[in-house]
Amino acid sequence: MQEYEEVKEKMKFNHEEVKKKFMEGIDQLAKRMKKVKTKLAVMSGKGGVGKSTVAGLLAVHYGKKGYKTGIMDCDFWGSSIPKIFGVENKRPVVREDGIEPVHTDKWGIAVMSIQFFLPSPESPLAWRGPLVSGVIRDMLAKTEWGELDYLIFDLPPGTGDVPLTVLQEVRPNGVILVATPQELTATIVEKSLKLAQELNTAIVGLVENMSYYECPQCGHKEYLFGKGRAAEMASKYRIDFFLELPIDPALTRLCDSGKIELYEIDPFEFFLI
Ligand SMILES: Nc1ncnc2c1ncn2[C@@H]1O[C@H](COP(=O)(O)OP(=O)(O)OP(=O)(O)O)[C@@H](O)[C@H]1O
Repeated sequence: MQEYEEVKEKMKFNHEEVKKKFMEGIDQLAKRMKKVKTKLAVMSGKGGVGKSTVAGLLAVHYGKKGYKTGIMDCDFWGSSIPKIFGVENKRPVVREDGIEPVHTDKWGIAVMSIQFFLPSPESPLAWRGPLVSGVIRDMLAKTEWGELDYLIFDLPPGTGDVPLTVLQEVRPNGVILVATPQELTATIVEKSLKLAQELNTAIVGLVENMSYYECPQCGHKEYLFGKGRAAEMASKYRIDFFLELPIDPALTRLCDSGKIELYEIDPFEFFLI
């Protein structure tokens, strides 16, 4: 009986302790984020539209120009940032004052991902949204990015716990939406757009990925899936930067081989943030 009472006592949920830890985490996160000049979140309502590729290209755009750049992979279930940057076998250094992210070979972009803490890239992550949000918050509170000019957040698809946590707690300077020409995607992307608007986050760019294919011989642009609704959305919501990103097999190859940093085209050349 005494044993039972002891166990019961140990299992008592200490609300005050949990609340204190939570608030400490929020404070720490705010402190770290203060050292980052510009934070941009890449979002899409739909999965598989090329969100991580776009986030990667944006980080390369800044890294190549000499800005101190970081990329935070928040897409825990479909994590692909370490792979496309070829750093999946590196490991962050865990120190008492924080975790040092890994750096890419070519442009020295700082990368953080849950992937680094899993036994192997194939290990499944059977975690529910609220738990993942807690882990994201914790990782952001503990990652020592140092002074950064740009930090890019690759958010998971949808408008669930993780995008909400990042938009509310990190308060990015802007969101870049990624769509594809299909009508279904446009409708779902509009949901992300509305979520960002509700949270007073500026939409600073809209990318229609896999928009067309350009013939390497004659330069003809073939809109394989027809003209999508993204251009219309960009003008309806007065989004300053609209980009049609073509299907480029060279880009697929570089992403697959972990060499996105070697992509010679800079689709964000005219992005002015
Ligand atoms: N413009 C493009 N041209 C050629 N291949 C592309 C292009 N954009 C993306 N891809 C390829 O499409 C695949 C999916 O891209 P990516 O992983 O970026 O999508 P995602 O939206 O982040 O997916 P998820 O929702 O699963 O995280 C990758 O193999 C990538 O290399």
